Amino acid sequence: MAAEEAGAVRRAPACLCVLCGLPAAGKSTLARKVLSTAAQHGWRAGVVPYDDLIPEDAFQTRVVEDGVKQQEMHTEWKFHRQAVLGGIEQFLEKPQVLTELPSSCQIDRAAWEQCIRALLQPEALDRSQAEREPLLFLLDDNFYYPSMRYEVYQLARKYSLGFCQVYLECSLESCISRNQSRSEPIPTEVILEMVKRLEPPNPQKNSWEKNSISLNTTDILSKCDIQRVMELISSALSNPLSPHVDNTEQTEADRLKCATSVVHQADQACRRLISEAMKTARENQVPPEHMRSLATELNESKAAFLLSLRRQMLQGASFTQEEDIDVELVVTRAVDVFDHERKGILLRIINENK
Ligand SMILES: Nc1ncnc2c1ncn2[C@@H]1O[C@H](COP(=O)(O)OP(=O)(O)OP(=O)(O)O)[C@@H](O)[C@H]1O
Repeated sequence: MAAEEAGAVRRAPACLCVLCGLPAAGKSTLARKVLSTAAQHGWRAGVVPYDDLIPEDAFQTRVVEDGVKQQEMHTEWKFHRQAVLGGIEQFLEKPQVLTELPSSCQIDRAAWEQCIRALLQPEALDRSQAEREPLLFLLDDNFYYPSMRYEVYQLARKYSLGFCQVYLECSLESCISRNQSRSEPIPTEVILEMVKRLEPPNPQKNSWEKNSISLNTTDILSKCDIQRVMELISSALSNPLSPHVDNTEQTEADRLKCATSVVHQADQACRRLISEAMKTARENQVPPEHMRSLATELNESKAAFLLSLRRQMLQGASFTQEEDIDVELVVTRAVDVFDHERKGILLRIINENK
């Protein structure tokens, strides 16, 4: 009571639980099972379904000649992810104005209201009792990069919430075949592309990912699987994060920030090189169908190069601050490798058309 008088109103314990895995790995299926078990515990629980909340075109990845469209979509997607977290933040701050998302935000309102309605427990007879029950958000998305998950972790830390992650490990063949039996399957290439990018939770490398478990979802989920998830969430609810940042975590965050910056700058440089290559090919009268395959090859080569650069940056770096390394020099050296490959592809296509 004294604490409440001092303004520090005690909140009910809350937890952000990230469900991460390939498309059709079974995240929504698991979320539904966890929801019904959470309801039996009397918890307020809701699924945050990114696929329903974010407009479909933000998910599309198309290979186009200069790659610019792809970049725009990637940025837009990031913006939407942040808007979803902004909605959760708003709910934590002021649950009573939950439906008033910022007017600039394109999050699907109906899907958002549905997700939040579950958390309000309108059917509860005793409102004040219901508000003291634990609050659980199940975040249902692919979360293939640690940086995507880290955004959620930061939100949990800011509000001293529990944080945990469930990685749904499912064989690629099962994901593809389950996806194909859905009424609206996504293109198989999207799944194959995601396999290349996926970096599952790695508590050895990222200490902030320590509250993570893997579930094998190639097989049917068992009661024991659900129990493991419930234990993970219970433990996260009882051990909320502290807003304080320790040194190890700061180092990891710096490394992630630096890797993101290097990869971003390398991406820009590669785009310029690809545009130049396309111009040279046009000047050499390469026919349109070969121009298209040139664009595809160059974009694929760029994607593989950036992926490997990102991995190298995250693994090898021994620096602690972005300023400790010469980002420009790292980018220039790295892009030389791509440039070499680009020239090879360009020359081959020009020679084939002579
Ligand atoms: N453990 C499982 N064993 C067998 N089939 C499963 C399992 N989990 C899910 N499925 C089936 O696979 C299909 C995809 O499941 P679900 O929608 O839960 O995947 P998802 O990971 O949420 O996909 P997305 O990321 O594309 O939304 C559904 O038809 C579902 O019934």
